[in-house]
Amino acid sequence: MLDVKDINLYYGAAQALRGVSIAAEPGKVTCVLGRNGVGKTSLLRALVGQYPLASGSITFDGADITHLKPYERARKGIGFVPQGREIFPLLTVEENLKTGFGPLKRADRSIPDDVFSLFPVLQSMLGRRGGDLSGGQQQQLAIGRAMVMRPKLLLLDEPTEGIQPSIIKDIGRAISYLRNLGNIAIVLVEQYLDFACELGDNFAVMDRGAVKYSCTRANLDPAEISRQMAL
Ligand SMILES: Nc1ncnc2c1ncn2[C@@H]1O[C@H](COP(=O)(O)OP(=O)(O)OP(=O)(O)O)[C@@H](O)[C@H]1O
Repeated sequence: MLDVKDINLYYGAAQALRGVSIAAEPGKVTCVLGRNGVGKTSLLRALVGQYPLASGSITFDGADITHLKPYERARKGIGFVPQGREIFPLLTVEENLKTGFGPLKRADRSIPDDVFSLFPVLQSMLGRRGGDLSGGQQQQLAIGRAMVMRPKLLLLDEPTEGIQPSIIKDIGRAISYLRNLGNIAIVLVEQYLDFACELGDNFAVMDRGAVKYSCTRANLDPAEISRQMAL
């Protein structure tokens, strides 16, 4: 469903992605791991179309989307929960959720009930401004907003970063729930290894812009992943 082949991305003269290939399938979580600055965020931003590739290809749902604009990819069902959440601080929680309507047809513009069953706090704070929420609540809002557009592919950039343990549990439950629906492919960028190991079906460790180690859940060895991340 998502097939990324040999992509290269540059910021000016600096190469951020070097021949990266990864795949994602519905009902599965693909984890991308690695230290700060190895290119994980660049990979997700390349997938949503925020940066053009120098070479390589991205196929999604049977179509070549390598040269599509970000809004065209969103319409095809690519949802993104960015690092730092990027919620709108002056809009209410409800208005933030409704920004997820953008790629949807008018008839489909409703907030799905499971957003509130997974994150009840959002229901109780619908009228509050996004900027008044705690970091953990903002993260839940960012995931809820991505769910509103009914993604077929959900990209999450370090959703546990700076979040308290009880909310990390809620976020883990939400990701499991979305995986178990069976029709959403999930790419999870993480540095929190235990969290990734609990949720992941496939794993890729990046270093200096390249995937240098990968494995599946069947041959997962967390100690080896940890060693690869530390090298
Ligand atoms: N807009 C940009 N312009 C120039 N260089 C950039 C830009 N964004 C990222 N970089 C550089 O590209 C490299 C990869 O950064 P990237 O943010 O993709 O890594 P990361 O693995 O996501 O790290 P982090 O965990 O800190 O988010 C880094 O050296 C970074 O400094």
